Amino acid sequence: MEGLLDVTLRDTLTRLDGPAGLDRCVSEFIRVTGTLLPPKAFLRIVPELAQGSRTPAGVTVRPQLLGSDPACLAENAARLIELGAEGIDLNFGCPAKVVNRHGGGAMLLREPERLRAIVAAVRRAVPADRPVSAKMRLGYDDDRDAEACAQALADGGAAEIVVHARTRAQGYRPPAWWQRVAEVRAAVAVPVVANGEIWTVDDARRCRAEAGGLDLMLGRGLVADPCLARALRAADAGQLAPPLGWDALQPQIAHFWQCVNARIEARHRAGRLKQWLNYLRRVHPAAQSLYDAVRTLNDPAAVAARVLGEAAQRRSGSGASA
Ligand SMILES: Cc1cc2nc3c(=O)[nH]c(=O)nc-3n(C[C@H](O)[C@H](O)[C@H](O)COP(=O)(O)O)c2cc1C
Repeated sequence: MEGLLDVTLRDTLTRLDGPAGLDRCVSEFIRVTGTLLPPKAFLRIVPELAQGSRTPAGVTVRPQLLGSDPACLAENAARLIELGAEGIDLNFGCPAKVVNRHGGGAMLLREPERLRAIVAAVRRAVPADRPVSAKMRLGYDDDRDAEACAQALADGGAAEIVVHARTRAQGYRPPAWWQRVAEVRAAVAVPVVANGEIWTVDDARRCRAEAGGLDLMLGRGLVADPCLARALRAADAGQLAPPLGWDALQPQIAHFWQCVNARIEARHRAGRLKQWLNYLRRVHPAAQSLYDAVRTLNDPAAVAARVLGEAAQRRSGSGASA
């Protein structure tokens, strides 16, 4: 997720359960506009390419390309494969104005024929044993052509289609229209993964019932509740995963802060932590006080003192558990 779930948070979130928790991550989009990107541009966004395309905990990371020119996307996909990508994901869901103005992301849902051409070109450029997958929304202004878009992606050679169950016009506003995913699923022969508004085990249960399939992609829900995948796995096995309290999350937060310090420019570090805490406080009331404590801080050293202080306090058992 561009600007949110990057290498630092991928590393942190996948550390909880490794491949037993999450099957795969998709990178934030890599925008391609008319040039063949140098290896360092790919490695900056997906450093995992240099480590067998896996996070340190062993979860596969598939790079995602965004663009509108079939030949250029194909050329960049081929380079990603040379760099070690295990597959290629294509973004047809981004709602950002700057992206859509240049004909990329969700804008392409207005042109199913181009969707087909893009996937086909990328499919041809990538060895047969490396999957090409696609992510779409239900449409641009409305969801009339959702099935036609999915069919175009499947005809082009997509091995799997993730459907974010909203149109571009619906942005990120609840609800997500999971039952439309079932209709899209019925229109294609390839696996379809449901995505959108899965924040809890109960959401996942309802999504699966409405979307008519088991496979789910988690977005903001996993950022807010790093334990969500574990809880889903447990529920699938008929068990109840004990919720991970705020104290137990402290090593993850400390690890995230360490990754942020290693990879992110000093002036953006505090913002990255605040951004994650802003999600965590939806699920963990105790995250609110740490969020409040760092909200006005921008100096990484001052933030570090609060984060590490919180972890130490929790370790010594003097903080209230959430
Ligand atoms: C900040 C942000 C950045 C995102 N970046 C991407 C992206 O780079 N590629 C992508 O396919 N989807 C991206 N998305 C969409 C999410 O992957 C997901 O489809 C959407 O948030 C709905 O799922 P959720 O309700 O589980 O979050 C982004 C969403 C957000 C909120």
